Amino acid sequence: MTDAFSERADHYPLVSLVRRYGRADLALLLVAMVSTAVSIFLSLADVYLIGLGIDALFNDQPFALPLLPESLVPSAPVDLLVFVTGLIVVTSLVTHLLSFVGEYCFGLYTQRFLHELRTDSFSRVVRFDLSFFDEHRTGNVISALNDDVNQLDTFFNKLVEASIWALTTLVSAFVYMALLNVQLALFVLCSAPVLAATNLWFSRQVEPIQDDIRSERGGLNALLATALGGLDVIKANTAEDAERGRITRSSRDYTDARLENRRLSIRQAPLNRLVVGVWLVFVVAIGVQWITVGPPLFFSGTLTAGELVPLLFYLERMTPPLKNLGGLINGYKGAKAAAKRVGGLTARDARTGGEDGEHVTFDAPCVEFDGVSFTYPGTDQRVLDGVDLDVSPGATVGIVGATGAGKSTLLDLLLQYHDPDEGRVRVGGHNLEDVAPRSLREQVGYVDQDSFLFDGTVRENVAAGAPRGEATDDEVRAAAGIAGAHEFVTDLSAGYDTELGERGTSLSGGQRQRLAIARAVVGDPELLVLDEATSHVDTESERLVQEHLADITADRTTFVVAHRLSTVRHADEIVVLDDGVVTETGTHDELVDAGGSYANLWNVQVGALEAAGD
Ligand SMILES: Nc1ncnc2c1ncn2[C@@H]1O[C@H](COP(=O)(O)OP(=O)(O)OP(=O)(O)O)[C@@H](O)[C@H]1O
Repeated sequence: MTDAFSERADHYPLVSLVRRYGRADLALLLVAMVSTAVSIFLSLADVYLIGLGIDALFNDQPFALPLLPESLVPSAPVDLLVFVTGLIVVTSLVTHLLSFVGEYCFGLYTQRFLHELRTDSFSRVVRFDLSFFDEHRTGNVISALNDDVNQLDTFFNKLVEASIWALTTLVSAFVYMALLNVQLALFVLCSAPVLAATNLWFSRQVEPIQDDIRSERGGLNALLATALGGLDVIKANTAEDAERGRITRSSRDYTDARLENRRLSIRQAPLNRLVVGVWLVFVVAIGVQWITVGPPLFFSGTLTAGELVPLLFYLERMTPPLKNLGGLINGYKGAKAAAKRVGGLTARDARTGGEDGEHVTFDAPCVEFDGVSFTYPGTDQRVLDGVDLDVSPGATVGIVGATGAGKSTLLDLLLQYHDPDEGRVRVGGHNLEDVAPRSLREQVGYVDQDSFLFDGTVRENVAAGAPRGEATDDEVRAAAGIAGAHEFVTDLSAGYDTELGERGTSLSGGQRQRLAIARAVVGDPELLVLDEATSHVDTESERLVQEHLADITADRTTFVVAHRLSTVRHADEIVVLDDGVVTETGTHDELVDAGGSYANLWNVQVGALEAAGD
């Protein structure tokens, strides 16, 4: 098991995600960025305007603004005051308007981008080969699809805007300072290399920690999902303390990673503040000396109070963005780690379960296993070893064998969940390696061992087995009738509209199994695969299902895996698997007469039934 998806991500995961999911709305993002930047630039104009006004009124300086024709500037002091006030009001109104536009466009862009990302990543993940889930914990995948996508939500909704605010404030403050006094502005710029070096150091330190945080969080979520999914088993085994211990350890690892990140941030923040503080003291000292005594070393020309005061104000305005720089870098690295996981996950090849390959149509197909061997990835035990099977069109074949013999794995290869390591599986004469898995599965009815049900109504659960999940009410009822489910469904509070809740936990094991059978047959499949489909129903219900199944299996090829041999007694052929090897094949009567392991097992089960009857 591994918790990393990020090994497939590229170097610029955020850019890649934007390119993939946010390209169509890039104009919106651009409008958002430009509006925000201009609104921040204008929001800083008031002090500059006041400074110009003071110098024009009291120091006989001209009131000159870039792009403003001189003829528009009034010369009378009162008119100039009204003019400056008017300018401040107008810039303030434009600032608010642009800020509104920016926020709205950011929100719209983010929600569209995330919607695309969520739906596409889910549709990719459901097409993954099942072996992916053997190697990765489901809870960790959920964490990537949920937590990591939410992290990106925060990034686009808050962090991008905050970064533009920080960058624009710094650049705007510098521009206003340069307009006031170029020499002092350049002196302030000399602090940039020191700030860049400290922040670069921080950025390098924080990246691996953010990767750890996301991976630890995924691991913790995986444990929580497993524990909550098996709560009944935990309680029955009084394993609460053991589970709590596992979750406590995982939570501690997550906490440690977060604390390490916090420690680093706390150490980094004062560095920026110190650099800004030192420069502020220098600028005040130089400015005061310049105004009172004359220009100090390296400086020349004049400096007025109307220039120095706004300049100090702008220097002060640089402090909050610089103070927040650490937080922004931290947030960016967090989003990058999240983008690596989501991007790595969605970059995977989703071939199996997809459309690639030949699209074929079957009609009660023959099925051949030709020297098939298989070992699960990451293990060295051969689960199937040279399996040969030849199932005639429309036949029903029973697969029996001890637990762990490889029965379900045989069905998994038939459903193209895995490809054989050696040999071939052919359905209707087509080698499955060349067939599009979707095309095969559309013609298969399948009942799994756990009778998995979706969170939805009875009707939705049954209809899910039909092509594109569409089945009429009559088809749903007919399928429920075949599976022996119609009667209990009509007794439910809302009949076929009853909500089943998560995994159908409101139903008994036998009821769930009957609904799963109804789902398998509703689409009138050509190939029926039943993995322990009647293990949870009582003997009487099993007999009823058997009677109905005898009808529907008549004109389709059927694979039935069963521990209870009575389930497969009437099959056209029974295959006995032992440790991944086919040891016996034949009809029930032939195998009983042969006196092999099937006959022994049959005698034990019949004996047990007779004993139960006595
Ligand atoms: N995803 C997997 N990864 C690794 N090994 C697996 C996996 N699934 C099954 N196995 C192993 O493959 C072997 C065969 O398992 P399989 O489920 O096919 O047996 P089975 O005959 O269906 O058993 P049962 O009757 O208990 O359902 C077992 O040893 C099992 O541990």
